[in-house]
Amino acid sequence: MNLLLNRSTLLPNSNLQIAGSKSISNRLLILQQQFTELTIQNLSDAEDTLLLKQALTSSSQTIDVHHAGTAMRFLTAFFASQEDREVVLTGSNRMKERPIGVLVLALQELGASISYLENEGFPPLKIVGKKIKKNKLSINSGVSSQFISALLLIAPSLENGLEITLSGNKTSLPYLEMTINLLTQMGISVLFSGNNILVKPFQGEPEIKQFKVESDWSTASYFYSFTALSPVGTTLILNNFQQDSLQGDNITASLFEQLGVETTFSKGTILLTKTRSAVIKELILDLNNSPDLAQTLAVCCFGLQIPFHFNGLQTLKIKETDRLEALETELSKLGAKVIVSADSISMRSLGKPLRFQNQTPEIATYNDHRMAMAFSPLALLFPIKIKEAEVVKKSCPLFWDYLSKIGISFSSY
Ligand SMILES: O=C(O)C1=C[C@@H](OP(=O)(O)O)[C@@H](O)[C@H](O)C1
Ligand SMILES: C=C(OP(=O)(O)O)C(=O)O
Repeated sequence: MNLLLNRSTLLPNSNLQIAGSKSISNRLLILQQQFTELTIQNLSDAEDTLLLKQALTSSSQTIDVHHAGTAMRFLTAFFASQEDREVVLTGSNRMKERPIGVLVLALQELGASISYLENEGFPPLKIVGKKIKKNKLSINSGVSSQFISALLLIAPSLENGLEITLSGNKTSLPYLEMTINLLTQMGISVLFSGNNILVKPFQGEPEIKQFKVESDWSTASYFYSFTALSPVGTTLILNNFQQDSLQGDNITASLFEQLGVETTFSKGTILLTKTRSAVIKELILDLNNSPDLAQTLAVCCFGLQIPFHFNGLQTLKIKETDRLEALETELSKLGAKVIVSADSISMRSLGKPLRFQNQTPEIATYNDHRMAMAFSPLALLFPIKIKEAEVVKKSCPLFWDYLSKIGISFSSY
């Protein structure tokens, strides 16, 4: 499905309820395997979450998680620790290019039985579940925080708990903190200090039996971008967000202040208001803690004609696509001069968005939901075509419905 987004204006008083956080939901689904009495409200409707849920209830010998990276990583640790279970864990062609060796090595250090079926260090994996007794490992924390979260989520079920030593830089740290926070809320003892994490084994009932998942901040970021690209005075309300969030991507609220959007938190809703034109001359950010916001911010800065330099983005190369390369290619189509390195992206020389009034650029999405969602706010400036727009289902299947609700008109072509 390719979509042509017409040049549109946000409807006044738009109000949306975005679904639950994908990251929190995925963690809770794994925890629910240990705490069967746990009920989850406002679970994410992301395809990735659905795939994880299906995998956890499937008795099939082959589990295919398609593009769902978090599911792949969490299930690797989960199945490795399930006695009497043998599975082949596989995914899409892209998944077979996303490294998992660091996690596999750590699990092997604990005595797990995992082997590679195609390329060393990459899915698909053959996993023969075992009772894990060893409890010490060290792991490189610079490749993906998902590896560490995967280990932490099984740690309370291991008879001797787990002692993890992190080596190297820490990437995507708020996701690790989210995992630890959820474990702690369940009543599990976790000590995180410096480079060491200690999780005690846990049996019995969780301290929380009902969990309501807050809505997804990474998805909210696209609506911040819509607001930032609208005239001063535009407002948009998003429901089920708190100031105090488990999601590191709640930094969206303060980052967008620099782009002219103020956030008012009130009783579980956020009011986004475009209060002024962005005043900054250049946006310079280290996004190591919130890599999923890079595309939103890059495209929004392009729309606002603000040069930017974002670093700390080495993980973007191994996500759904090489996101640095994809941004470079697609922003260049719009006339921007973009420079990428192994861990950064900058735009110094600007294309002129308005020159597209007489032509319609077509954005390729590379099987990456965030490419489709990040470029869509440009429809406030000029018509834009989004190829394979169904990719949004990976994290936000209702994204296009949300856009209709806020006044963006589009048709398929
Ligand atoms: O744990 C999680 O839920 C996630 C961690 C991050 O990945 P990395 O740690 O690989 O950067 C993030 O990009 C991803 O969308 C979700
Ligand atoms: C990177 C992402 O997801 P995953 O790694 O779980 O595929 C994402 O949602 O942006």
